[in-house]
Amino acid sequence: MKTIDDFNFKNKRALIRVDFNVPVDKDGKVGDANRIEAAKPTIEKILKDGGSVVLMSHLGRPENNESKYSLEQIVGKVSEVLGVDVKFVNNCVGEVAEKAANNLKPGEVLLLENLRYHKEETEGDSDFAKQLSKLGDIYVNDAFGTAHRAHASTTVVAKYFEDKCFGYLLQKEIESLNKVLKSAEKPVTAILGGAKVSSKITVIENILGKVDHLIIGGGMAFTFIKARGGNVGSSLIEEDKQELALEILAKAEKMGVEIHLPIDSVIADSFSELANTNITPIDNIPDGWMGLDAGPKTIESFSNVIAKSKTILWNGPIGVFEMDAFSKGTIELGKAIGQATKNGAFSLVGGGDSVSAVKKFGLEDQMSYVSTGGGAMLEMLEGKSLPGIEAISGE
Ligand SMILES: Nc1ncnc2c1ncn2[C@@H]1O[C@H](COP(=O)(O)OP(=O)(O)OP(=O)(O)O)[C@@H](O)[C@H]1O
Ligand SMILES: O=C(O)[C@H](O)COP(=O)(O)O
Repeated sequence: MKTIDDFNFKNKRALIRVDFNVPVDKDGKVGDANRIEAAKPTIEKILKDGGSVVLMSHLGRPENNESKYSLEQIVGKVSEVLGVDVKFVNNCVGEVAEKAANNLKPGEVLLLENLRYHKEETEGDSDFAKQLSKLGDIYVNDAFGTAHRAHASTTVVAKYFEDKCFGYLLQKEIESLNKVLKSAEKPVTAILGGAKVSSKITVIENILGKVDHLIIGGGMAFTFIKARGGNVGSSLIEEDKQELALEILAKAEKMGVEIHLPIDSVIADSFSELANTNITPIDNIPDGWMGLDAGPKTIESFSNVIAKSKTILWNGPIGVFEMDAFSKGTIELGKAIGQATKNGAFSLVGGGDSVSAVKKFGLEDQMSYVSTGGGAMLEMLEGKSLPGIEAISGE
């Protein structure tokens, strides 16, 4: 299979699928540029060859083309990271996008508007993918974070290109995660938190065969607690996943996997830094209150499991770490992983917000490997082949 080094991009236009799904605050400021920095080597190689670059990405999960998901907000940050004045076009397909792409000179970079402003992207629509394919001569997929999605820009578009390859980031992630898969030392502990309950709960089921301990925290935990009959107030939960949660608990027990759920929670009476807070048992959250961080007993119990693990996989913050009042659980968990790593464990953390949290709290250097993928990393660790990888490698 051809790698990016087999291509010379001189006078060629590369259409690169990147994952610039980065945290952006309400003022449009990029909270963490890790995913942009991670794509830089690929973009630099193409520009150095004398080519031009069209970048396409999604941001968030827009439903009605909300402006808070516009990629225009990140043009300044992308320009700063690349050291190039990046151009922007307010659509990713059609005449305006084609014109902007055709006008690119060698050394120039164009960022397209959010792919998910067109529902055809997530539907994997062939006509839409064909329209995207008109924007470049060579297709490069460097979006590891989105490689588990069979979308138009990550998968379908590849069939319209003779010349296609992975970027450096995607290649590095595949190699590193394959190494972990082959040589994971036991006990293996996976920590799953965050907020994407419906898209990651099935991952939990599939990862059971690979781990000895599974810590379920953050917003992910409440569906399990409620399914077991607990009161979770207005915490994040997925009503229709409660049965699956019970099945997962039963399956784990059968397989001898120890599941660790939170014991207590820092609760708040609104989703706000200024909310009134309290600490309650995880299954006794009053109506109108929500669990937004791990409580002290939970932190202690999770830290004890981490201390005895030899391989630690982490995706999903265990509290709303963006607000100081609810960041303690994620900080302490990160510190416990850092300590275990110092003591010889291998630690792997991945995900847009997870990596942003680790960086925010200065814990990045304490992890053995930091992946740009959250869901993608988990699916790869499950042993699944990812559609974005298959579309290029044919495997
Ligand atoms: N108890 C909770 N209630 C609500 N939200 C929570 C809770 N705990 C954590 N979160 C939120 O989860 C979000 C991150 O979840 P997510 O699953 O997107 O992780 P990620 O690392 O970005 O992975 P991916 O890259 O797959 O998106 C954070 O914004 C955090 O505030
Ligand atoms: O952050 C991620 O996990 C990727 O960018 C994919 O986003 P998605 O879960 O909205 O498809």
